[in-house]
Amino acid sequence: MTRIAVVGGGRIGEALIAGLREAGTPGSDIVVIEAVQARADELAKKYSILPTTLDIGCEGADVIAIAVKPQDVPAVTERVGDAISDSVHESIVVSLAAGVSTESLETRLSAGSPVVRVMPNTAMLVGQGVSAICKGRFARDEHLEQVRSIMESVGAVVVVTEAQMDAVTAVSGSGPAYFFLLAEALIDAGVEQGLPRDVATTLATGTALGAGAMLAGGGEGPGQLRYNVSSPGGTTAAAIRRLESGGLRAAVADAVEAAASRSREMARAVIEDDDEID
Ligand SMILES: NC(=O)C1=CN([C@@H]2O[C@H](COP(=O)(O)OP(=O)(O)OC[C@H]3O[C@@H](n4cnc5c(N)ncnc54)[C@H](O)[C@@H]3O)[C@@H](O)[C@H]2O)C=CC1
Ligand SMILES: O=C(O)[C@@H]1CCC=N1
Repeated sequence: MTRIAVVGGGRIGEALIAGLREAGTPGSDIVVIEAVQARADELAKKYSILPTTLDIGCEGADVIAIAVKPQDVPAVTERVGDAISDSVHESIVVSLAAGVSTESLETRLSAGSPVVRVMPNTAMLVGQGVSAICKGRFARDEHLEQVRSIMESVGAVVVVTEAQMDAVTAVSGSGPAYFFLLAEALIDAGVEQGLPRDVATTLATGTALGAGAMLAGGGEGPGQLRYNVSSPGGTTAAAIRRLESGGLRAAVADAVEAAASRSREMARAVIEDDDEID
């Protein structure tokens, strides 16, 4: 039994809670600490979990998962640090925030506190998330493994170095939004071609699901899978040529670069705030 306290019941906090509940974690093992009372009540009812205060929620928690906005993480971490500083029970402090380093968390906790950084994505909600995890200076392998096992219950997990976290955030943290944008565009294009919107939505959604399953099947890579759809002189080749001449690859590379760069910028903003406090 692992007791998990989720601090911040927004979109990612809810995705984690929903995924854990779906995977069979008992509601009695999860507490939520959420600043907006109505939201806390909503989550409590929906997932049969207990809403509580930070001090009470952190008491005896094996894992404290911080899922507030990056700019709120420093203040929340300090409060978590105060709440667990005298505890004999060891808690792993996990941050799910973009652009907040393990070092910045560690400086706000008692010396030697184990910290693990996670970059999840919202597909945790349906148990299909993908998370990258890395440990801080004081976390041991067993801490990383404990967090890995929690995150594996809501999707796939890879272990990365902290230096890779900005790229991870840009690829899989933000990634679902890129696919949703493509789905929107495909649906709109289908409607433009005369399909009713509900039919275009069913087709685009089913296509995304099928393509995802084929990719995840692992037999053939994305290039080969695409060649398999592209009959010589056929419709797919005509469409792909337009996507390539429209700059799809370059746009994706630019987008991922912009997201990674924004993640680094957010990390610098936290460091500058730290310098101001010092
Ligand atoms: N939304 C996403 O797809 C992803 C988000 N993340 C990270 O997850 C974190 C949360 O993002 P979202 O869920 O999208 O934001 P959100 O704004 O939906 O949720 C944040 C929640 O924290 C609550 N909150 C704020 N201060 C609090 C406090 N002191 N105590 C308790 N609750 C407090 C807010 O009321 C809100 O419900 C961010 O750091 C983000 O970088 C990471 C990967 C993906
Ligand atoms: O947009 C963001 O900043 C968060 C982090 C990754 C996905 N959403």
